[in-house]
Amino acid sequence: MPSVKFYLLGQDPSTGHEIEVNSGEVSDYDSLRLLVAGHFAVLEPSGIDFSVDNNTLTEVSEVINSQQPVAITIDGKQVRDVPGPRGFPYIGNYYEIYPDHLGNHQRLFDTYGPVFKTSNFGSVVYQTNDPVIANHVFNENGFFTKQITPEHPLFGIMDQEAGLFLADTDTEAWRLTHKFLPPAFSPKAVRHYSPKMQQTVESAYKVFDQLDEQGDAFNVYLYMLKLGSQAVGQLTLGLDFNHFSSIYAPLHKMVRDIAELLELNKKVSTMGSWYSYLPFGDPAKLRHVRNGLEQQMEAAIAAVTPNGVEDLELQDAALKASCIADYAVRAVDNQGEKLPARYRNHSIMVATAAGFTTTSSLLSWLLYGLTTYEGMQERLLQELIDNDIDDDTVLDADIIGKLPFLDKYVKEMQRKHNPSYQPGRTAQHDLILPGGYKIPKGGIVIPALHHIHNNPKLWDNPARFNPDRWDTEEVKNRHRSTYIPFAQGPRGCIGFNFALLEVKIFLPKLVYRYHWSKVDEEAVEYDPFFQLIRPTNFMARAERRVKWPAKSTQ
Ligand code: HEM
Repeated sequence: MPSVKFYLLGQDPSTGHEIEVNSGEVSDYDSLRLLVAGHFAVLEPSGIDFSVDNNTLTEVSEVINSQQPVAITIDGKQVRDVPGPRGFPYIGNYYEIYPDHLGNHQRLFDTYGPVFKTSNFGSVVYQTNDPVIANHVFNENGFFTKQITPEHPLFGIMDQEAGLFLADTDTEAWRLTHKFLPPAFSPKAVRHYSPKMQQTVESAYKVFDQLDEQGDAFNVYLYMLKLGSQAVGQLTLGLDFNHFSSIYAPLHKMVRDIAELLELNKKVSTMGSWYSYLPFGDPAKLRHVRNGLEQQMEAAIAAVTPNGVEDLELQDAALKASCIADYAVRAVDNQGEKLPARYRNHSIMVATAAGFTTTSSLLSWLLYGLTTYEGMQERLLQELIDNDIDDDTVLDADIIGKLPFLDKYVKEMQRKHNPSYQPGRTAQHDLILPGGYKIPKGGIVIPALHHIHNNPKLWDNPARFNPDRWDTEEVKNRHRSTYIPFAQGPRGCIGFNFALLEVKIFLPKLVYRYHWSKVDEEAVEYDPFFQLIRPTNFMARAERRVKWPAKSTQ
């Protein structure tokens, strides 16, 4: 069998591989690419070309008969290290990135192209705004996996017992939680929570009405944190956090602690992994807050009022449970097994945290959009009027499905202001990304969601907030990873059906009842030291509507 020496152009030919080329298996150029890709861990075989002395070899026979080592190029380029700013000794690129990490990462994409590398106090990560690379990174297919090493942005709050979110993929905890919890978040299961969602937003009217009567503006994020957590507390634990008993009702301790945990983790993780081991300061506080939360969660789950007593098969339990904790206590798989209690408590805590921090940020941005992007509030309201929706309408998934503008508005908001931005995955081998970038084994690659969603190569005039772009063929035929607000693949968001139903119930209710306006000229800023993108200083008024537009006449 003939064998050919291949090497990566840009690397020393002595680092190449002698590969046997079996003519039975290698019938054409593409199968040759596939064979070679396997040996060099090239993620996208279609990008491979072969050359000798700068002459491209276009036939398999030319490659097989080459007397000299054959060079491999990727997408027409030689293989190379990922570029990035040089940085300062010890602190690396910290001051080139923070506090405005979104703006500075954009600058680095503009300077270095679709993949760049940064180092913060010794923690190296690779960022990409390329959807083709993101797609590979999210696939748990042997090249990348979620593995929370010291360099991973979630290292400070890693929790292997949680299985979900804060844990590695290759664990028993992940396999079991991923078998048990997703059925409770299926579209059908989530629909049975829509009456509770509506009750939750209606329970907030009293407070917004009073603020209006007093003529008061308020910090929108603070109230959306109350609203979002009230909804998720009901979903996961059946708990009433009592956030709308009055204007001044405090945040429930669990909510405060979770918010603090995320803030501390962002602070700790931006300083590099060494910092997280310190026995004092923020790292010690982080451990303390986390232990307290575990205890609160155990008590809350023990106190759940079950909706019946019998054990149920997963799908059935998902439809009958009063909340996720009730579900997780009673659901049995087809071998009669349940989710072990140690994984159950931790995973429910994580789902609670993941659920409300994200939705409260998104709700805030959705309200921000009403006051900032011209015509949006009017178009949303008109769509409600035209569909005979008013204060008394009981909203459910069917009614919401008939509101295309609402859908486009939410999509456009998640494109431009998505709360999540840095899901990281870990390379399992030394590998070559499309474009010829070398990633070492253990390298953390972050598909930068904000920068993919705002990449001018993928989106026409991305800075423009334009819900109508979702009707264009260009957007409809986009690459599947061009829009990934919930990440994708086996470690993507399990709560997205719940999140979308919730915001699509809350927003119409809040728009029908109130007119929203921003009260000052101050530019709204995001909080750079939080795990999610949330507006910190958006002050608004919600004024009770006294008249509504007439139905459109078409
Ligand atoms: C606007 C709302 C939301 C956004 C933008 C969002 C986004 C995301 C993203 C990007 C991930 C991947 C994280 C990573 O790879 O590091 C994720 C995972 C996850 N999300 Fe969401 N999420 C939202 C709402 C929710 C809700 C409402 C819940 C549950 C109540 C939830 C539960 C989870 C869980 C448990 C995971 C981890 C899945 C796993 O590890 O396999 N999310 N979410």
